[in-house]
Amino acid sequence: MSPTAGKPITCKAAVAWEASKPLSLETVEVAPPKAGEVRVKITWTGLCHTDYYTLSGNDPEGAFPAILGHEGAGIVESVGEGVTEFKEGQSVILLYTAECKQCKFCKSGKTNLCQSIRAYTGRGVMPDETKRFTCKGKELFHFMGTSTFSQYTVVSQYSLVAVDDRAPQEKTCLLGCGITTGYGAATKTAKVEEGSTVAVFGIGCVGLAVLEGAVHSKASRIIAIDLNDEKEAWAKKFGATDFINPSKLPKDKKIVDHLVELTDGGLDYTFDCTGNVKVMRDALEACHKGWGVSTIIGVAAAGQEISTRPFQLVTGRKWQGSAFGGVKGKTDLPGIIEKYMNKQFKIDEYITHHVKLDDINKGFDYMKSGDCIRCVTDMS
Ligand SMILES: NC(=O)C1=CN([C@@H]2O[C@H](COP(=O)(O)OP(=O)(O)OC[C@H]3O[C@@H](n4cnc5c(N)ncnc54)[C@H](OP(=O)(O)O)[C@@H]3O)[C@@H](O)[C@H]2O)C=CC1
Ligand SMILES: N[C@@H](CCC(=O)N[C@@H](CSC=O)C(=O)NCC(=O)O)C(=O)O
Ligand SMILES: [Zn+2]
Ligand SMILES: [Zn+2]
Repeated sequence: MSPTAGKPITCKAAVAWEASKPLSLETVEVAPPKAGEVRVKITWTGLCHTDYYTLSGNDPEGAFPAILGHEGAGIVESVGEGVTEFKEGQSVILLYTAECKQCKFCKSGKTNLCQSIRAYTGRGVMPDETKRFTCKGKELFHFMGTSTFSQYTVVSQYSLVAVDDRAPQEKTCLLGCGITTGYGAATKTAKVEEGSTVAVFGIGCVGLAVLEGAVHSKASRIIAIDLNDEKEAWAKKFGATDFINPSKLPKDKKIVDHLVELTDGGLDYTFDCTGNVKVMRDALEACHKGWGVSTIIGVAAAGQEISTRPFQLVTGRKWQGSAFGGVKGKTDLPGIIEKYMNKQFKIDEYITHHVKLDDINKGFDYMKSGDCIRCVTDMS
């Protein structure tokens, strides 16, 4: 048994004391896991645009002070009463989309949106309504049920999956969000078919992973769209057949019209990976009449709304969304790791930057710069 089991652990964490302020490196106390919970030593965490979104204060669920972070991998340190699925020393990936396998949603076969603990994770508390983090005498909120910006975190047993311990956590942490989300959105949510045409708006980590999914699905034409010309090389490396920078089109040419012309009436599948509601509209309207399907992945700030003429839907285009790529973490992630280990799935290629936990704010700066796909943080 771990010498720390049952005791509080003092460790380092990046604390978000308030919105729009840099994270603060602090010593925090992490309480032992209660019944149904697991305490995890986080080894690596990715920085996702959604962490930045919540830190910026635009997330209606953002509660401060908190420990953010949701793209993490680590090792089980100890388990709470009644936990039989996990044991100390196991290599795990944290799941911001939980999987309990028992709730109505998990059993429906129609969605990955397990609701067993969603109400709690949205409010930044554990399922008994309390918190496990304390700093300077104050309790800190949890985030997305994961809080990976701490050297130790406590999560529900539904919010993690055990994976092959030979897989490098420096890489597999990214399966906790961005890569899985994009890949799953193409392969599981949209179910892109062989020979179909695809357009992806926003070529960050999520957009590149949609490209990877479209390539695996054998799409015939894959059009990448981004305002940053530097993304052309990235998109082509991930299998895009075409790249368009909408800001470089002639003044009288709209991106929707250009795409519809290029593809004989529009695309079979489009994806928004920007979080911009105007782009979401373009993505829908660039779909082929009668059957085109547009999938929203990007997260838009509180107060933002999407709009289009209902005629767009009446005439057969479909608008849908995807969370965590429709992927069920416990059921599906071990298989994705196996593909990665067999070199049939990219992860390493997305990593452009590394930082140590002490430099996590520098990681956020990298994330906001145009040349960062994913920055991974060494939590040691
Ligand atoms: N639904 C889900 O489960 C998940 C959703 N997300 C969300 O997905 C989105 C993408 O995440 P991520 O890949 O990490 O973010 P990134 O910021 O890395 O990627 C977004 C890309 O979109 C580009 N972009 C911005 N505006 C436009 C525009 N008007 N037209 C074309 N391209 C544009 C950006 O360009 P530039 O570099 O110039 O800014 C950037 O390359 C975010 O909103 C994130 O919150 C993330 C994970 C899971
Ligand atoms: N709290 C946010 C929620 C934004 C959102 O849609 N989150 C995505 C994951 S983004 C990961 O990087 C998601 O999975 N949503 C489904 C869910 O159950 O939250 C807001 O309210 O804007
Ligand atoms: Zn994310
Ligand atoms: Zn469930």
